[in-house]
Order: sequence, then C-alpha cells, then structure tokens
Amino acid sequence: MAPKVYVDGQSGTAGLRLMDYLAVRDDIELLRIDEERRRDASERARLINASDITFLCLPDDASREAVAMLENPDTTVIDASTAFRTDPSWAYGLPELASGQREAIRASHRIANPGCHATAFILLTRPLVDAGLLPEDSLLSATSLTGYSGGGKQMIAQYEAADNSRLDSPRSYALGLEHKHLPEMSLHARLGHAPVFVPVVGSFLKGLTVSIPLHAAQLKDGTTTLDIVNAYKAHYDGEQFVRVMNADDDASNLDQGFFDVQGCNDTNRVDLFVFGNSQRMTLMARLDNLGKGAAGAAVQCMNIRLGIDESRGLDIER
Ligand SMILES: NC(=O)C1=CN([C@@H]2O[C@H](COP(=O)(O)OP(=O)(O)OC[C@H]3O[C@@H](n4cnc5c(N)ncnc54)[C@H](OP(=O)(O)O)[C@@H]3O)[C@@H](O)[C@H]2O)C=CC1
Ligand SMILES: CC(=O)N[C@@H](CCC(=O)OP(=O)(O)O)C(=O)O
Repeated sequence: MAPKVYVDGQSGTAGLRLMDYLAVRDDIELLRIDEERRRDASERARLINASDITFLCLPDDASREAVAMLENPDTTVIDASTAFRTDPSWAYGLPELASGQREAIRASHRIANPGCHATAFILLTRPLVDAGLLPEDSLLSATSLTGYSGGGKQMIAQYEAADNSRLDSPRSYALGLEHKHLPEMSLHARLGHAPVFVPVVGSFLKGLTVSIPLHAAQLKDGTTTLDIVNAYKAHYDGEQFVRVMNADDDASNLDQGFFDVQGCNDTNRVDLFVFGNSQRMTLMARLDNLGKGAAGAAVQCMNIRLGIDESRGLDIER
C-alpha cells in the first residue's frame, strides 16, 4: 500500500513547494486538508495520525503543538522548522553530514529538516573539521546572501507589493548576531563557537549563498585551496546532491568575475566553491533556499526514510 503523506502548513511557502514535489508522485497517497480547515486543530490531528509521514511546514510554536498531537507511534514526522534541530532525540535531516547520518535518518520517526543558511554553512565546515584542517575552536564569520522567499509569505508579500524602493537594495538583518540557525550550525559542524553570522536579503525570490572568509593562518599549517577542495571531494564522494567545484575552474564558475547566487535554483543541489590564494580564501556554498534549503531536502529525507531512491521526484525542474 502506498504510504500516506500529509503536509501541515500546505499553503505556506515551504508547504506549497513541497506539495509541488509530492502532487506528481504516484508512489504515495497525499492527504489534503480542506483549505478552510487548515488551522483547525482537530482536523490537523486527524490527518497527522492518519499519515505514515507528516511534514510540518509551520512556525516553531505551531510545529511543537503539532508534535504534541501525535498519537500514532508509526507516524514519521519531518519538521521544517527550527524547533528540533538540536534535539538529540531527532535525526538531523542532512544525510551528507557525516557517515552514519543517512542511516540515522532512515531509522528515525523524528527528522528535523535543516535550516537553509545552516545547510550551506555546515556543508562547508564539517568536512574541514573532520579532516583536521579547521580547528574545532575556530572563531569564524559568515555572511549569507538570500532571496526573500526565505522570509515566508509575509516577506514575499512585502517584496512583491513593490511600493517601497528601499527594498531594491540588499538588506542585512539579524544584526543582534543571534540568528536562530546558530545552534544547529555549531553543533552539526562540530565547532565550539557559533560564527559571527550576518545574513543579507536581496530583491530576488530564491537562491542563497553562504560565504566564509578565512585567512590561511586559521587553517592547519600549509593548507591550500586545493587541499580544501580535495577534503570536500573525499567527504562528498558519491553524493548526488553536492557538487564540489574545482579550484582550477573557479574563473569559469563566474560571470565576468561575478558570482551567480541563483545558480542552483529549481534544483536540490548544493554547489561548493573555494576561491582565493595561499593567504586569503573564501568558502562558498550555493543552494535554492526552497530546494535543498527546505522542501527538496525534506523530500530527500522522506525517500531515505521510505528506503527508496533518495532522488525520486527531485529531478523535476520547478
Ligand atoms: N521559506 C523558506 O525558504 C524556508 C522556511 N523554513 C521553515 O519552514 C516553516 C514554514 O515557513 P514558510 O513556509 O516560509 O512560512 P509561511 O509563513 O510562508 O507559511 C507558514 C504556514 O504555516 C501555517 N500556520 C501558521 N501558524 C499555524 C498554526 N498555528 N496552525 C496551523 N497552521 C499554521 C500558515 O497558515 P496560513 O496559510 O493560514 O497562514 C502557513 O501555511 C518555518 O518553520 C520556516 O522557518 C525552512 C527552510 C526554508
Ligand atoms: C530571508 C529570511 O528571512 N530567511 C530566513 C530563513 C529561514 C530558513 O531557512 O529557515 P528556518 O526558518 O527553517 O530556520 C531567516 O534568515 O530567518
């Protein structure tokens, strides 16, 4: 029998993108809530408990409430919010994190989908920490340039109303330096300190790039850009959704010297780049915040949990 799948929050930004991925699948049975009843707790509880897999595409508090509604011990929850990403009883939904992570996801009824900025940051740093190139006590900084869909329905409406020319320029935010992704970044990258992280939202729908600037002195003595590329290649060997760009090809990845933050849009892919020289480097990871940064990653986790090809349904352009 086809597994029953329900999306709580199916008319939100991440939920809509997830429904796009799921609606065309003939190997699952998609449970839909009546639009007018989408905030009706008893109807949501009924559907959650009738499902084999429930995706939560809700704000953190609503996710916690939804988890409290669970009575069916066989239901698997894949939560897109920040609520459970550092909870040890939940599997962190980043199969490429380290060896054993895919198996942890496959075995768990509780999967916490990673944050979009966090996915990019962790995929850049964890392999270097594991390889001993980046010390665990490193004091890092990072920026993220992101499209406005990352801010959900409200921010999309704000940008698309287009009555405010101040929104034409990129805007830094989270300037209290307490962005909600910091705990998952340091925990899953195995770093002792959270980075100084400044995201910047721009006037484009989707696409995200995290950059981590480094002086060579922050790395193990003698580490070159090529050593970093090789560490990524070793760590991500066989991963279909992580593409490591070769240092020698850096120029060909740029458009007349400029980086394209939207270059992974409509895919579930993450591209990793290492730019710079023997003194100064910048590590960059690019993804679609609604693809590998949210809904694509959630579908990948569902496929892993179901024990089927993890790329199923993810090859569709959207
Ligand atoms: N946008 C992105 O790029 C990413 C988002 N996420 C995470 O995914 C989750 C959803 O974000 P996003 O889709 O952007 O947000 P949106 O604001 O676009 O959508 C939120 C959805 O949640 C529903 N909702 C809110 N409160 C409740 C409630 N109490 N009960 C039932 N439904 C409720 C809303 O319903 P209604 O339609 O009635 O408003 C809406 O459908 C968040 O936790 C976010 O952090 C994660 C990664 C990336
Ligand atoms: C532009 C914008 O506001 N982006 C959001 C990204 C949200 C996201 O990826 O993830 P979670 O909300 O699931 O953690 C932010 O930085 O908070």
